[in-house]
Amino acid sequence: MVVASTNPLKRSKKTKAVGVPTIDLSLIHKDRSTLIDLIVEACEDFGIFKVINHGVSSDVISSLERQGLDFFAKPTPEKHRAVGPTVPKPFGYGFRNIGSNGDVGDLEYLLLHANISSTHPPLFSDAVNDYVEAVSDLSCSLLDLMAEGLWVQDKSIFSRLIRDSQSDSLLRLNHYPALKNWDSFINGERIGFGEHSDPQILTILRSNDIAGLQICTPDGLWLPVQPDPNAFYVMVGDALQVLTNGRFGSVKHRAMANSSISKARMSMIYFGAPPLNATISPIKEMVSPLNPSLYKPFTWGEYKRAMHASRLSDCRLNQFKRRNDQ
Ligand SMILES: C=C1C[C@]23C[C@@]1(O)CC[C@H]2[C@@]12CC[C@H](O)[C@@](C)(C(=O)O1)[C@H]2[C@@H]3C(=O)O
Ligand SMILES: O=C(O)CCC(=O)C(=O)O
Ligand SMILES: [Fe+2]
Repeated sequence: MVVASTNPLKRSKKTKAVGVPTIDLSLIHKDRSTLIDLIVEACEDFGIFKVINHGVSSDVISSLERQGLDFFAKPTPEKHRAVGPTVPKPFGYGFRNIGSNGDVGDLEYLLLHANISSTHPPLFSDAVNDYVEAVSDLSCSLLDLMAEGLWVQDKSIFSRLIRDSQSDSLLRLNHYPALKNWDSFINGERIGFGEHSDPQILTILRSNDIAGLQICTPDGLWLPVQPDPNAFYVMVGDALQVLTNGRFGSVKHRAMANSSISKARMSMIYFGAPPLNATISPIKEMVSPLNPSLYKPFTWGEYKRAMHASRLSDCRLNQFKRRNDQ
C-alpha cells in the first residue's frame, strides 16, 4: 500500500495534517508508474520522504546499530583510539564540535568515508561495508526511479555518480545522549545537530525509536519527523537540487536532543556523493529557454571546499547561483 500523506508544505497556511510522505517500495512490482510519480512529487514538494519495504536486511541494520551502540558506550579515550590517529579531519570520532568553523551540537559522532575502497576501524569493517553496500544500492535504485520520473534519457545519470569507485560518499553515526532528568526535558530546546541542508546528492537516514529529527517548512515552522527504526528517511541534497535545476529541493533539517530521559537517540546516515572531480550542473533535460540554468557549474571538490569554509546553517548553494542576466 502506498500512503502519500497530505502535503503540509503546500497547505501550510492552514496546516492541519503534518507528516512527510511515506513511499512503499514494494509497489514497484504492482504499480511502478504510481510509485515513480509519488517519489518525484515527494522530492518536489518536501525534499524528504520515508521509505518502507525497502528491502535492506534487518540483520545488516541491526549489526551496525549494535556495533555503533557498543562503540559509543566505550570510554572517551578508547573511542578516539578505536578510529586511529591517522584518520584525517573531519573523519573519525567527534564530540560536540561539528566541522571546523565553531559549530557545536549536543552529540557525539563517528564520521567515516563510505567509499567501497576505504578502510574502516577493524571493529566496524564488516558491518560498515555491508550497510554501505545495502544503502548505496537503495540510493541508486531511488535515483534511477527519480530519473525515470523526470523523463531523463539516461536513467543512470544520477546513480552513476554514486556508484563511481571514486565516489566521496560518507557514513555518519550520531549519538545523542539521553537527558539526565525531567528538568532538562522540560527546560527548553536542546539542539543536537543544528539546522542545515545536506550537501551531497541523496541522504539515507535511519534512527532508533527515539525522536529528534525535524524538518523546516517554507514558512519556517519546524516539523517533527516520527522515528521509525524499520524505515529509512530519504533526503534530497544540494547536489541533486542543482542537477535537477531546482526542481527537487534540498530540505533544511536539524536534530533535537531532548526527546528522551531514558534512552539515547542514535542515527546512522549515509550521504551519497559524487567523485571529487565530477562536475555538478543542471542536466540537459532540466534546462530550456523557459527554464534557464539556475546554477554555475562546479566540481564536487569545489563544493566541498565551500562547504568546509562555511558554518553548518549557511546556504552554501548561494555562491553558485547564476545572476539573472548571466
Ligand atoms: C559545519 C560543517 C559540518 C559539515 C561541514 C560544515 O562546514 C558544513 C556542512 C556540514 C555537513 C552537514 C551534513 C553532514 O553531516 C556533513 C558530514 C556534510 O557533508 O556536511 C557535515 C559536515 C561535517 O560534519 O564535516
Ligand atoms: O542525527 C540526525 O538525526 C540528523 C543529523 C544530520 O542531519 C546530519 O548528520 O547531517
Ligand atoms: Fe543532515
